[in-house]
Amino acid sequence: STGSAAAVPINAEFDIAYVTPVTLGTPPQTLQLDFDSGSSDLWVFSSHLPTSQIRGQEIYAPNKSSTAKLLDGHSWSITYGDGSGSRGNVYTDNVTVGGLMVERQAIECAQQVSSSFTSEAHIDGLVGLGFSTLNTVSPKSQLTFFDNAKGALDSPVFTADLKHKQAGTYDFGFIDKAKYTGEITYVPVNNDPGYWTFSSSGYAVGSGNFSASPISGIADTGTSLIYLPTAVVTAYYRQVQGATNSRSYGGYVFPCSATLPSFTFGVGEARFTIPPAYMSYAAVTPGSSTCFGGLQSSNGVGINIWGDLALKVAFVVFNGGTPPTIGWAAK
Ligand SMILES: O=C(CNCCc1c[nH]c2ccccc12)Nc1scc(-c2ccccc2)c1C(=O)NCc1ccccc1
Repeated sequence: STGSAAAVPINAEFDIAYVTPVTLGTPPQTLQLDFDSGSSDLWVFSSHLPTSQIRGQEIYAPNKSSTAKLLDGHSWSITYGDGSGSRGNVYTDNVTVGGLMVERQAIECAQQVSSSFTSEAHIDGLVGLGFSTLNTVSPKSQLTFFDNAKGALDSPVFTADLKHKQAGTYDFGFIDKAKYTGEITYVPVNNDPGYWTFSSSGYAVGSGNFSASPISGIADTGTSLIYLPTAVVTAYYRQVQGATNSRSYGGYVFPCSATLPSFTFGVGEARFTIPPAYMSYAAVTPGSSTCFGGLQSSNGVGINIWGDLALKVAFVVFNGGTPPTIGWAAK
């Protein structure tokens, strides 16, 4: 079997996150969920949430689904590095993504969500696509949608074709040759503790020479920006007039009128270049002439993160075979 579904950016201005329609239960309830290779819980806004925590999101009501079953005595609680989080109870039900159905998928129903999720009206929950070792359900951890689907897939892979300010796709079970050019460069994945961790072969700032130094980081569709070591980030912002590392804004900012260099990263012998226009994320506050950079330091993060900003300049194959690998191709 295979599946294919759209990945739609939730904001016209800049790509904060991408959502994909997912149908849950019988009769089908459709929610817009953020596919997240940087975590491993499938959780949704649900009928168990206080209405004060729902602001425009669609909810999943298990008691309206004839195929929903309570996973008795199980709960979940997740906190992301940015301090956001949610928690609740667990049901199993049918979950369908782009024609691919998984029966008895653990659906983690939120009973509480943090304010940042309440204020994100376009995100009805997340579909974790990290390794199931990161799943937070207790006392028995649950498998991700991809792990549950894997055995039935033509090939144990999913691919991400994210785009700038336009809809891309997530495909399951096949590699669509029409979505990339040239060869796919595959590199090993270290799935301990459960992220899609790979080694980038180096980087270049603008037209500068390529610095061939391995950078270990995670391929994370759930994080908007790129978080890299300070040496890389200072080399980049040294080329940006007026750039500063702002404590108040929590990262590198610069005048929105500044000329930005491109940023190139390597995967094996392959090179991927993020154009200057993508490297400015947003004005720090609406209408401000100070802009927040798409490249930030991983100092406070603890790991390097290749988020949507890096993923959207490539076609990326998440190969869940044995051993797992990750493939990057131009498009
Ligand atoms: O959690 C994920 C992927 N799911 C994100 C779901 C999500 C969390 N708010 C969301 C808001 C909207 C949509 C999805 C999400 N990735 C990782 S690995 C390490 C860190 C981390 C660890 C320590 C410090 C910082 C990061 C994160 C992290 O917190 N990223 C989100 C972020 C990172 C920086 C700034 C903001 C968010």
